[in-house]
Amino acid sequence: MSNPHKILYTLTDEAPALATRSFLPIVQSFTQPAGIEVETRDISLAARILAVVPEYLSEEQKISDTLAELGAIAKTPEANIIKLPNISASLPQLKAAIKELQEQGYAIPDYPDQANTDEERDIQARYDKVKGSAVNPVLREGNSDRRAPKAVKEFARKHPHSMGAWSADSLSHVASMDEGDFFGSEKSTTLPAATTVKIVQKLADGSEKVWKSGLALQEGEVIDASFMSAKSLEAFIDKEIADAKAKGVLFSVHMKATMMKVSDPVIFGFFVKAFFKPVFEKYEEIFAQLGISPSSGMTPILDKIATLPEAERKAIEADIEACYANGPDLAMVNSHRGITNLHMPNDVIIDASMPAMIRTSGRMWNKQDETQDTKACIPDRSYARLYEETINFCKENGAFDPTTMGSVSNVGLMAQKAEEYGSHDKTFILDQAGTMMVVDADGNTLLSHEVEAGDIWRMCQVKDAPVRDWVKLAVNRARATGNPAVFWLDEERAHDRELIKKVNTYLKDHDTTGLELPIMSVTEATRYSCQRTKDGLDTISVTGNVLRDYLTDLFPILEVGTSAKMLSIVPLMNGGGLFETGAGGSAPKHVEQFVEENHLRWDSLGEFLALAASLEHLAEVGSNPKAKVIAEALDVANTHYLNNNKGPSRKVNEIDNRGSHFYLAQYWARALANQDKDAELKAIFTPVADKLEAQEAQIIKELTEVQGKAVNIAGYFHPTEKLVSDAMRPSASLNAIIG
Ligand SMILES: NC(=O)C1=CN([C@@H]2O[C@H](COP(=O)(O)OP(=O)(O)OC[C@H]3O[C@@H](n4cnc5c(N)ncnc54)[C@H](OP(=O)(O)O)[C@@H]3O)[C@@H](O)[C@H]2O)C=CC1
Ligand SMILES: O=C(O)CCC(=O)C(=O)O
Ligand SMILES: [Mg+2]
Repeated sequence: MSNPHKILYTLTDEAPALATRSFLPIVQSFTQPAGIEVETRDISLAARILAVVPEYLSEEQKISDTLAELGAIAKTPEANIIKLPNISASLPQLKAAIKELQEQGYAIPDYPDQANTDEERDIQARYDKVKGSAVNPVLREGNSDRRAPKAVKEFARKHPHSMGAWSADSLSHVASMDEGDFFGSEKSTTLPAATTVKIVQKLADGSEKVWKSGLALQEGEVIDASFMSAKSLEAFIDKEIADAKAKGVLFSVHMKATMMKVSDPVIFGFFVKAFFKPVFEKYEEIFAQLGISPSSGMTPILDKIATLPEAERKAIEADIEACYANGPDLAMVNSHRGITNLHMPNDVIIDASMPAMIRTSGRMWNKQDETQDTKACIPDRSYARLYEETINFCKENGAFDPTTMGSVSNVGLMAQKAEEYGSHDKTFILDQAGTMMVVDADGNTLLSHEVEAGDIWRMCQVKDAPVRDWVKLAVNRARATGNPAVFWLDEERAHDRELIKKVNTYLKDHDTTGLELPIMSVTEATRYSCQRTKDGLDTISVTGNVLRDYLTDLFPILEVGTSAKMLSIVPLMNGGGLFETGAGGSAPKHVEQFVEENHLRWDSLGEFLALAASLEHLAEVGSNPKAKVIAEALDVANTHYLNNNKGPSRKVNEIDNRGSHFYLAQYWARALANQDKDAELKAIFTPVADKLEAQEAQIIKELTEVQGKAVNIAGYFHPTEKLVSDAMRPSASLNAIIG
């Protein structure tokens, strides 16, 4: 791709993908007069699955690996990519998507639970590449700048979302381990020169097991290794289960099993196994025969049990019921359907689940469909303290007030698979005790740990160039806003100590006079940011990759009700731009509602903001003045959209996502008609604006009268294009104007 007037627009999954079918035709028609090409790239879970098993497909079914192509483009200066949220599939989701494709006539293989042959191992490895967070790390060739735009903040002040009250006697709390976690075992070093390392384990018999070799590292790269002790984790979970029962609070666990696709499903599995311990002990043999693993949660376990003869099935189910009766009450994901916190690892994703809990007075839902104080287990101390301290702050100060609170924006170290989020290929579930070592090309041991069977060991990396770029971005944001930019780095953590050295060095490359750039631990930084936010002041958080993820849901959800309204820019390190749409996910609940009642409550504001930023970037890089005018008009339209409160309603028979796109188009056209910088655009868009205004009542009628009944799109992961497109564009009047 060398056309600087091209935008690559990703097609993803679930609610955002539905919304795209309605919004993209508007985008294409509004940008075309500026010579901008908007091309789509399908990176949906279904497309990514099909791309890895081409030999099972007919010629017509074959598709290319668009994600790899986009990843390569992200490294070029011309890159201008709009990235919508996509499914980061847990194993049960991956299997469900494979099943759906098979039912649609794609003769692809099942995911092999137990890979015994070379062929099965090959298929498993290919599918595993699609599993978990497989898209974002490929495209994120830059660090991230996420913030709530001023208009969004003002909207929230005028139309505050609900906030549950907090009281000092709330029993809700975060529980994490005292020892034996990643935090406790972390070791880190900065490489003085480039080298190639291997990861080996010295075993009791003196032999060496090679876990990975040939890993090339750069000069200045920070590497760290740590492990989670299986014994310590088990002891921790048992203690917390008993404590939740004694205190009468709901028991919950919050992990990132999607993003941390190797470690976190296993940790989640420890919880499932501990809660249902008698069942796993009693039926060990049957479960082994059924290929049951606790890591995918109770839903797939129950599905497998359902295949047993009735008497056997009933006996197991009764024992499961006994575990529920004897244990503490579990936090529910869906109390109507009996779905608990332990059913699916992708149902409780920490970055979204903890803010939702904090916003709901620190409570989660119990089986009576009421909210109740909750114990939130977050085993590793590294990041649990963010939530612990926020909860402490709310207990002391009451809930935040969206009408007066300030804002916490984020500059996140993310480029080139930074830190934990790039560790999957270096995370190992150890089958034997021994000494895990990272050994360089000269045979020097850089990092080592004594481990036991069952422990989870991992190595993380962060390269020097991304760290430099991150420090620069932080200084730029501090300068642009005048706000303090806090580096969330903890002297107590080995990795952070290495980063602190780098930060202190690279800050000297910049003029920092008059800027406030403190370095604080997670607890201190949380307290400092909460206090300033409460006082109505704005603060920049400058964080590593995990805290970037967590903070850009936490504060947006408290401040503006959702992270969907965030501006989320990734200035790519080679000069291109990646524009993410909001900071949150793909809202599976919204698809359920859409299919049941043809109402899509997804708010595309994040996409509108991303598009404006993308057009501005394009205007600058491609010296395209028309694009600049179109971008400025979109900014105006976005402000009108917020001021006039035209976001989708949550309720059927009211304006939904499609109606919100109509209003955006109307305001965008009017802004182009009103401007005087470009006469040609004015001439083109004046009649468009006139028609969109004149036909408003008719269009809204056409968009709402289809609602209230089920809609068939023939697939969840891979719906039929024509059906989705028709369902998302039901207004003939609007289509005629846009067309
Ligand atoms: N960038 C990416 O690609 C990301 C992808 N994901 C993926 O998304 C999926 C779901 O993740 P989950 O953690 O459950 O979080 P989601 O953000 O998808 O859902 C949480 C809730 O947030 C609200 N919400 C989110 N976005 C919008 C929006 N645009 N408009 C209105 N409401 C919105 C909805 O709540 P309500 O309707 O109650 O208001 C929604 O149910 C997973 O597969 C995950 O891997 C997650 C994060 C980022
Ligand atoms: O890639 C993912 O799975 C989630 C990404 C995410 O949550 C984020 O970037 O905030
Ligand atoms: Mg996130």
